[in-house]
Amino acid sequence: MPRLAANLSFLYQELPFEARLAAAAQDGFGGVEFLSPYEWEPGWLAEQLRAHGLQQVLFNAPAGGGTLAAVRSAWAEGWRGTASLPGAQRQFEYGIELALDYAQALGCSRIHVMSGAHPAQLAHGGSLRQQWLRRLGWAAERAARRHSPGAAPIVLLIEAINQQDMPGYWLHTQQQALAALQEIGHPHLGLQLDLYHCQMTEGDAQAQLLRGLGSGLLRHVQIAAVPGRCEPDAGAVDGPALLRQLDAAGYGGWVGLEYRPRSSTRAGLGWAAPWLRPGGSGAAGPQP
Ligand SMILES: O=C(O)C(=O)[C@@H](O)CO
Ligand SMILES: [Mg+2]
Repeated sequence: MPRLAANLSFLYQELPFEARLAAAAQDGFGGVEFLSPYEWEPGWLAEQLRAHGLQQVLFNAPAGGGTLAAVRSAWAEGWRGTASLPGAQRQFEYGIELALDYAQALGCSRIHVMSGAHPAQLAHGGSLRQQWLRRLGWAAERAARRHSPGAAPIVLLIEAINQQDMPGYWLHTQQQALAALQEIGHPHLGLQLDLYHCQMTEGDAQAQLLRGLGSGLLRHVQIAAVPGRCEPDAGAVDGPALLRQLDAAGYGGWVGLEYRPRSSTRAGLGWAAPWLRPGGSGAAGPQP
């Protein structure tokens, strides 16, 4: 049965950050994900997660930067990852090591590594692809070296993002993602399938989900409606049907709710009720 994670960069925006963790636990989520943990000290975050019985299931490697201060301002400055950006080797390496530090401190085994956005004229360069693959391979090796006995292996994930929402974003199709993962062939790399982006770019999220499951590379799923990126209870992305499909396929991993609620987060959770813990209060215990 898939497990639902609240994406705190999208859900509970009506609350300050600390209160989002409490609300997610109360609403029956066992896990949370969010874009950037780097605004907070890892020890403080780990304590908050523990206090609310929540598992950190995913966060992003820095969108840009090269120092902690630069990492913290990178998203607002327009950075969208560095993995394929020319001239960003230093920022990429710094970001991966920082993300691995946070993953170890938070007991989190999935990190989304964004590829970067390019001006249109660069978007199809073969040398960019080679650079992207080389950097992903290097990062996977760094993740492998951080393995500690008893902890789940840290896996670096790549996700196709639609270019309407993120113009020039390098990785925008499932085909690109799967081909890269198969070519590098590293156990510390995997697929993050965001059914919203997938439906926006390629259509037929259900078929793409089957393809992702069949690839053996699927490590995380995210979901939102098309159109609107709100609760997937109407429109082309049928949330309950897709969760049932994951269940039927034996997927026991996490599905991040990465959408903007139409009104309050809690009022919009009805569609997900069968997959949330009745009565809430957080996860039963850590799971990989
Ligand atoms: O936007 C998404 O979709 C994500 O998963 C983020 O990690 C990046 O914006
Ligand atoms: Mg996503």
